Amino acid sequence: LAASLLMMGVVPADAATAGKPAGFVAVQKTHFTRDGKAYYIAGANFWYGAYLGANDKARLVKELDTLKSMGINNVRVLAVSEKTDMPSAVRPATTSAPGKYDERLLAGMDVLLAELAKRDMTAVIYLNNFWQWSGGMTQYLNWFAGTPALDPNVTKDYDTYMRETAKFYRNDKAQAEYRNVIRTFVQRKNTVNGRAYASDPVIMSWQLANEPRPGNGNATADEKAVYVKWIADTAGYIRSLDKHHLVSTGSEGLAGSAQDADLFVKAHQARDVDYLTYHLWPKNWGWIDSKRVDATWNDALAKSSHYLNVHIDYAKQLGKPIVLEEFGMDRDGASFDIKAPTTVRDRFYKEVLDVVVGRAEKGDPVAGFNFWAWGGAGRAANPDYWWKEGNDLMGDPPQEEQGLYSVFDTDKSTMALIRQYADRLHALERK
Ligand SMILES: O=C1NC[C@H](CO)[C@@H](O)[C@@H]1O
Repeated sequence: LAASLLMMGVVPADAATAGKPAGFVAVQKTHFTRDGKAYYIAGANFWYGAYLGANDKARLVKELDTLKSMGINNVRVLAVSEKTDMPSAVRPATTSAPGKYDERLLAGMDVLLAELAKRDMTAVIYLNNFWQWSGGMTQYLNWFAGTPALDPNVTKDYDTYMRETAKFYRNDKAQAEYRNVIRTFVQRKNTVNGRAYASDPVIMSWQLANEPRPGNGNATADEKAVYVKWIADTAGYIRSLDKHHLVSTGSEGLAGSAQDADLFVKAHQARDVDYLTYHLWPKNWGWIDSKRVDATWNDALAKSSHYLNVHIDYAKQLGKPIVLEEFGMDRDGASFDIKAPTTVRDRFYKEVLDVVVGRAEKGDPVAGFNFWAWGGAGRAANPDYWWKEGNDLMGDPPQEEQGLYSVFDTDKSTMALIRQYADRLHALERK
């Protein structure tokens, strides 16, 4: 009966949503609700949204209008960047040194949130980054442990990078500064519309970090235990400052949990983690060869389908919703050129969204998706497709070629596809 009620968008209220201020996204057992109605995420990754808020409001307005026209109701954005020597990080950074935050860039988030409010859109805001493209945890360790911030784009040694970066979780001084940043955001007052962030329903979820991992693929039991404790403690800290907004981890799922299902489940059992997240990257994970699609497609799709379904089953097991908050595929022939076709990408998006939206329609604990990533009007500036300070920002952060995964405003077939699936999810919400 509950599932059929839900299908009609009728969500019986219960303690979980009682006392939620108007407009806030709540978790009702295995689904999101908003003002008593079922709520689904048809979202975009838009990591640079606050940067546009600070530096290019005209483009921000245009991008949000285009996304809205595609049925997008949620954006996943980076909160802060840390100044670093690592070459493949975004510049300028919000944080120039511990405790030194650029108010002009912080105000970019104010502009973004105010514009989202006008369009009835919500935001997932991640407060740190396991990867180097915004400085992130590695830069915190450079500040507080004095260890070198080694850009894996330069060293090509991701295993060492991941093992060293995970030391962030056990560095007390780094954690203290990270909590300063959390407090700076959670207790901020929007300078554009005067709203206190903690009372702003546009914020759907505070997210601990982008893709936090326990270490590398050989993470030890001790590293895993430190990771699980960091998630629980940090989620609890955010909840102590802000009892109404949702909290999420930013996890990729098994790929970001050393392929350890128990670790992924344990990390998301934490009382103050409200929903599960996972990401799907067949090219990054070596499942598909973009230059040999015919030979590798079937295996990549089988692995992707399994990955999609097994994580929805973990959500069922935990009794919490799950969001596929990143997935992507490059352009045909692994081209970065905006003129290259996107037939493989479109085929992949369709396969992924058929699973995700299909299971949402069956009443499974699927709360929605965010594709990676909206490039919109951004354009690559250099013949080698690498980003340089002052160039357009787009869906691909500086550590990747500008055009790798970005969906541009000229990619009409992909935009139409996203719209179709967004409409199917919104149909599940009772108007
Ligand atoms: O969070 C992320 N996940 C995958 C993206 C594409 O490789 C990457 O740019 C980003 O660091």
